[in-house]
Amino acid sequence: MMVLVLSGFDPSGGAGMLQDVKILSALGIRAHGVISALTVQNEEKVFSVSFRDWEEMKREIEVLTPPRVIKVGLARPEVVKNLREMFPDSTIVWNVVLESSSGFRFQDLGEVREFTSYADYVVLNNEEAKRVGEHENFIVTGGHEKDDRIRVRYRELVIEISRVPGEFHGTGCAFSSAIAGFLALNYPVEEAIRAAMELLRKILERSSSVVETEKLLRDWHKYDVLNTLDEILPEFLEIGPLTVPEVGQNVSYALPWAQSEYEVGKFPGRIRLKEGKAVAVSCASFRDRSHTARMTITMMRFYPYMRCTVNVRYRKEYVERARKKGLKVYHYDRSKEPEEIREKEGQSMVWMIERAISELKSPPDLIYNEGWWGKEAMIRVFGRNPKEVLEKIKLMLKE
Ligand SMILES: Cc1ncc(COP(=O)(O)OP(=O)(O)O)c(N)n1
Ligand SMILES: Cc1nc(C(=O)O)sc1CCOP(=O)(O)O
Repeated sequence: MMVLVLSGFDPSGGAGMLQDVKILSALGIRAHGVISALTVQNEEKVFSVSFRDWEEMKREIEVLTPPRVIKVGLARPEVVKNLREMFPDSTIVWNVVLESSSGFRFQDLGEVREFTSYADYVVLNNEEAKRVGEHENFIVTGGHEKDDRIRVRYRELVIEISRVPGEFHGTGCAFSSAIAGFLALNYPVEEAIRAAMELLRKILERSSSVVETEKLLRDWHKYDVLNTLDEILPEFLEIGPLTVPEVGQNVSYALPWAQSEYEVGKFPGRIRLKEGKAVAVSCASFRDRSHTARMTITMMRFYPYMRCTVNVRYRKEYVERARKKGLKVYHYDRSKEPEEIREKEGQSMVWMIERAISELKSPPDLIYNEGWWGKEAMIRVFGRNPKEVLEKIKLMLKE
């Protein structure tokens, strides 16, 4: 699936081509991109614009696959007419950008008015629509009104959704690319508008002053973490009778940017032994705090790629085999734990990891301790991901 995009280059990534590509990627659509203008701007202000020459752009377009859907952003208005002559049957969505949200004047009103009929859909805000003069192919957004509803209208259709508070650089650009994307997915235009509004809401809920589509894209990792844990669970259950300790076992696998226990996937309720069989109380989830999650985010403070921790019951022979097979083992002496650490809930795990790293000067494969005042002896195994940790555990189990 592809959409041809002709839009300006906004080095801040909030609008223009960089934003168009992110939006279309969020829909799994490849963008063929031809830059139509270069700008000097940042998230707050536009300083200058220089439009590219059509003949140059045409040479780039001619060698590409003819597009079914075209999105036009910041470009000389006659570009829309030129595209119509090149692709009479393509659907053209034109995001008119008269002025930037910071007030920089991009395009001449009269020129825009002359070329709107060459596009199938023209996306612009209320103020722009009034100045250009209404046309039946206009998709008019609610502009920068202060009320708490966003209103989009197209012919007789009016769709209203609650507004995400704030002004976001790149909203119009992102919205029009989303419409183009849904049209490429064969949505009728009314449904494409509705879906684009919902997608923008989801993105703006994750954004601050710029449309941060990258935050929506990175959320794919949440699916990947939970899917990875659920997929590998049967292998941990299979060896569970040899590895699950009294307190239960957990497999914690963190998101790449995790700094909180709630950004670490785990099995709430843990893996437990029931009549000699290992069972998981629940599916993988980000909810709940967790010892293994806390160990993981502590380890990631020093080695961000070490995203997985599993606790295993202590057996002397497990530790000996680990050492013999070349794993890096750290013995945690709980008796050396300072009183103030012992007294603070959840701090032991942190202190233990910090000690291990400061002594080993590299990530440990295992940290273990024998039993201590009501604390079960324990082995913790660390790695990049659950598969790697499972392999280390299997090394310990094997004679
Ligand atoms: C290259 C480029 N294209 C479009 C814009 C307009 O962005 P913005 O000013 O944030 O307006 P909306 O996209 O929110 O309508 C730009 N600044 N640069
Ligand atoms: C209770 C407990 N202590 C551990 C230690 O390593 O000392 S591991 C553990 C059980 C697993 O913990 P969770 O489900 O909270 O991650």
